[in-house]
Amino acid sequence: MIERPAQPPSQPPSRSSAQPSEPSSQPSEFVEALRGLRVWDPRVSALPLFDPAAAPAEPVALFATWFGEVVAAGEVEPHTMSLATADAEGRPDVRTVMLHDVDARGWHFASHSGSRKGRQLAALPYASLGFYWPLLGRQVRVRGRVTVEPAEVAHADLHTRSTGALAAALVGHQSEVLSSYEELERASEAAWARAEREPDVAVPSWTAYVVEPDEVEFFQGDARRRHVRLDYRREDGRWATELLWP
Ligand SMILES: Cc1cc2nc3c(=O)[nH]c(=O)nc-3n(C[C@H](O)[C@H](O)[C@H](O)COP(=O)(O)O)c2cc1C
Repeated sequence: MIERPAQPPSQPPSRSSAQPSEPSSQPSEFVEALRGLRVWDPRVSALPLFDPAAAPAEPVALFATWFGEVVAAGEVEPHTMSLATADAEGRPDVRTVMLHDVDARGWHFASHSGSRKGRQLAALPYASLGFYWPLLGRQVRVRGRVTVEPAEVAHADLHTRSTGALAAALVGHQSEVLSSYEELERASEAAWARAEREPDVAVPSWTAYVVEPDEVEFFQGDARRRHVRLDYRREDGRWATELLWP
């Protein structure tokens, strides 16, 4: 059962009415606007019951079930995820990437090996992934070692995608400093033409990665804040689970 709020949910702040301001003792308009926003607005979100005792013995099966359910609920871009890596000093970094597959090995994504994340992963091959699906109040967190797939896998994966995806990959230079937007336009123009002319062209820097999980946590939001957190940990090759306080 989902509780209805006593007050109707407020509207999100407009651009003009909510701007970050200088520190002061009064909450700024921006802070007021933030406080007026809701998480899991019952008009748009439904919070299913999640019984961790009935969860499967391993996390990929549960991820597949949850993913199917959020897709069915109409979640926007449920296949995008935050990918956190760390630099050589151990400082965290994060960005959004697309999920390409999930299987017994783990969570698959692709990017350029020379990008910031690619360089970070080459030096420290560990990552964390975060999915957030507000329509069902769900979050999934994955941590593990990152392995690089053979080049043929990245090539095949890229060439099942759109011409636009191939053109974007052909542009390359990801995370390098761009001198002007016009330079990108010129490179993109040439990349689109090449992608259309040579649909099988190789993009050597395009790399397929797999996050092989040793921990996967499922969070199911609850209207009374009794959120369920089920944590799977790989121990001696088997998955053990425990509940976590929310
Ligand atoms: C919705 C969305 C999906 C994205 N998917 C990818 C992706 O699959 N691979 C990728 O390299 N970058 C993707 N990006 C761009 C990354 O967020 C990031 O800007 C880029 O990879 C450079 O990151 P880095 O400098 O940390 O290496 C995506 C961005 C958004 C907003």
